[in-house]
This record gives sequence, structure tokens and C-alpha cells, in this order.
Amino acid sequence: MSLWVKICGNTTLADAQLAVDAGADAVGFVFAPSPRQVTKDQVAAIAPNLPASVEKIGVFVDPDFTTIFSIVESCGLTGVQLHSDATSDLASRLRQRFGSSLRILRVIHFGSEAEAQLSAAANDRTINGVLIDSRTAGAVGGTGISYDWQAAKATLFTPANALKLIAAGGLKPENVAQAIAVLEPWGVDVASGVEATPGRKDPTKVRAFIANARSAYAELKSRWGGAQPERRAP
Ligand SMILES: O=C(O)c1ccccc1N[C@@H]1O[C@H](COP(=O)(O)O)[C@@H](O)[C@H]1O
Repeated sequence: MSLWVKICGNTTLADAQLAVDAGADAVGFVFAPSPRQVTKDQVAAIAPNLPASVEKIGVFVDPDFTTIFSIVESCGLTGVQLHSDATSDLASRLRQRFGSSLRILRVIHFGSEAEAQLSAAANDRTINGVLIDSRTAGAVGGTGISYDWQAAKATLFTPANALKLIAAGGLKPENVAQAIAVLEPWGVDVASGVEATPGRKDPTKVRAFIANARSAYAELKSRWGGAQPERRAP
């Protein structure tokens, strides 16, 4: 078992390739209003040039099924990240259409409703994992703002929770090791924390983020010894 690392908000082939070369497991493309927003045509030109082994995740905010379906097919996406109140219905339609080949991630925002939402997610067999992001007024993602990791560890990233939980929100090269040490997540995800300017990646930050995440996870594994937690989809 290893740490799953996603570099999100890529807008060019050069940036996505940079993430791949630096060792990312997944690259993300934001199909929603954002400084990182991309179109179907842009990603359809980028994704086929990336290695098949790298996951290509589309990020959608309040999407409809037809839009996602068309983008997944045209761009050859291998996963979707759903920011939506109607995630369950959407996820089951996507699962029916694409089968197990599509990674479906649900997003939960850290806050008062997060524990209940996570309990519901644990019973939702259509999703493969849950990304925990910060809650920020007027924005759904890509904010560069982190949450209280100690509180999140106590309520969401608990040892009893065997879901594949992905830490996101305000991560950057300087703090990703600390986030991993506290939260012990299955994966980490970053968008703005590795940018040079909104929408473009900084090679030094991308490389440092992934290197720091990998070495923090190696330390975590030695802390666990032979007793690594089993992580599962719901
Ligand atoms: O990156 C965006 O602009 C974005 C827009 C709308 C929804 C999600 C978005 N990105 C996701 O947000 C998290 C946190 O971003 P950041 O690292 O704090 O900048 C990121 O993991 C993306 O998956």
C-alpha cells in the first residue's frame, strides 16, 4: 500500500506531464468555474498524451449526468470528483454506465455536517473514496485554505474509519508532511499550493510537494510497523 497523490487543476499538457514526471498517481482537471477551469476540448487534447498508468480525474461542481458522461468519454478520464448535493444519484448512474473502471470520489467539506455525511458515504457502495476539503464561504474548492487537522483526525480521519480518505485543502510543500503525520490519509490532493500563478504549476513546488508527501508517508509506515491500516472503498 502506498500514498495516493493527486495534483489537481492542470490546464496544460506541460503541467500535467510535470506532475507525472514528479511521481503523481493522478492528475486532475477542473470542469467548473475556477482560475483552473478547462474545457472538454482542452483535456481531450491533453489526456491521451499522458501515460495510461496515471489516473485522469475530472473535477465537477453540481454537474449533470449528461455533461459528465460526455466529458469522461471524450477525454478518456479514469475518475471523477463530485462536488454536488446529489452525489449519490449521480454516482450510481455513473457506476451503472462505466462499471468499476471509473474511480468515483465524493467531496465532503470539513464542518458541522461532515461526520453525518461521512457516515452516509460509508454505506454508499457506488463511490471509491471521499475527499475531505475545507469549508469556505462562496467557494467549493481550490481555495488554498486548510482546516483543523487535529479536529479532523478526531472526527473524520479516525482509526476506525477504513474508507479511502483523501486530505485536501490548503496543502502545500511546506505543510503536507505535517498533514500526513496527523491525518494518516489514504491520499492527498493539491491545486493552488503548487502553483506559480493561478492556473499554472510551479515545477519546484510540484516536485517538493510529492517528495515531501512520499517521505512523510514512509515515516508513517515505519510508525505503523507491520500493522498498516486496511483501506477500502465503501
Ligand atoms: O481547484 C479549483 O479551482 C477547484 C474548483 C472547484 C472545485 C474544486 C477545485 N479544486 C479542488 O479543491 C481542492 C483544494 O484546493 P487547494 O489545494 O486548497 O487549492 C483540490 O484538492 C482540488 O481537488
